[in-house]
Amino acid sequence: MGVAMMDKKFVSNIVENDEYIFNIEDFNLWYGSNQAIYGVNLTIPKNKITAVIGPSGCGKSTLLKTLNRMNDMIPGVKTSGQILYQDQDIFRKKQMVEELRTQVGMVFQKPNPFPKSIYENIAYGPRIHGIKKKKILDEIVEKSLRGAAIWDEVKDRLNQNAYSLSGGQQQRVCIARCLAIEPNVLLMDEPTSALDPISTLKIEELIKDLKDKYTIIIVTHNMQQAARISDKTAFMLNGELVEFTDTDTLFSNPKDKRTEDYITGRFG
Ligand SMILES: Nc1ncnc2c1ncn2[C@@H]1O[C@H](COP(=O)(O)OP(=O)(O)OP(=O)(O)O)[C@@H](O)[C@H]1O
Repeated sequence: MGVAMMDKKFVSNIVENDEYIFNIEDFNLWYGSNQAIYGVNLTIPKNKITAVIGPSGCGKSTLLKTLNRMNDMIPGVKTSGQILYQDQDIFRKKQMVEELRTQVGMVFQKPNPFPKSIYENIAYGPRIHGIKKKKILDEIVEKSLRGAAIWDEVKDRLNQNAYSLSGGQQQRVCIARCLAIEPNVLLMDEPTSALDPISTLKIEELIKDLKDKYTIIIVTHNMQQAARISDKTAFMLNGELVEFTDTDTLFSNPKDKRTEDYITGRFG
């Protein structure tokens, strides 16, 4: 079902005049008997940065991880509703999860490079996808590291273990690792929360540069970060999506009292 056919009740969270990549329709998720997501309707615009904010435990990470099916595989997890990725149901049986994960990459809170060389971290994914020629792998490694704005810092030490890098550098290597398999979407779960302010700024600059080529969805505790880098912001509370709109509007003129209370620091 495309946007045009969607029920009117979804309209407030539909991104007008933008191309979209995900449509989330009346989505609910339970961990066992505990419901974590309630009736979320949201469209994620293509080639934009969408931030998801909200207090601890409101379901931000759950929603994010659902988008490349990292949650519904957990025993006891149940979902209802629909999530369309490029108009295809991500839960449809024949949809291979691996295929979805190739197109929708994920960067985690703590940098998690493999205990391998910097080169191998990047070449690993393409190799799994059948690329064997050294020349092509070399090109992918360079392009991905350049894309993640870390090439100049590591080009002379590609054979060193990725653990020898700083946290901020490791995170950029993890972003490069995602880029190497040429995804369309990057999901980022608090990608800077383990980093110092300078590394954080570098990653923020990088994220802004990446949106020309990728759709980025970032979960962040940091409202200033959402305001600095995102085009759209979604505010969640107790598993519900309270408000979703242009970032400037959400922070300057929120419609919902709960959003206003949160962004002015009254709770959370
Ligand atoms: N694997 C899991 N098993 C059971 N319950 C879970 C699991 N992961 C999350 N939850 C529960 O789901 C709810 C939402 O958690 P989630 O991690 O999505 O929130 P969050 O907004 O990302 O929080 P934070 O900002 O603290 O990371 C919480 O009540 C949490 O306890």
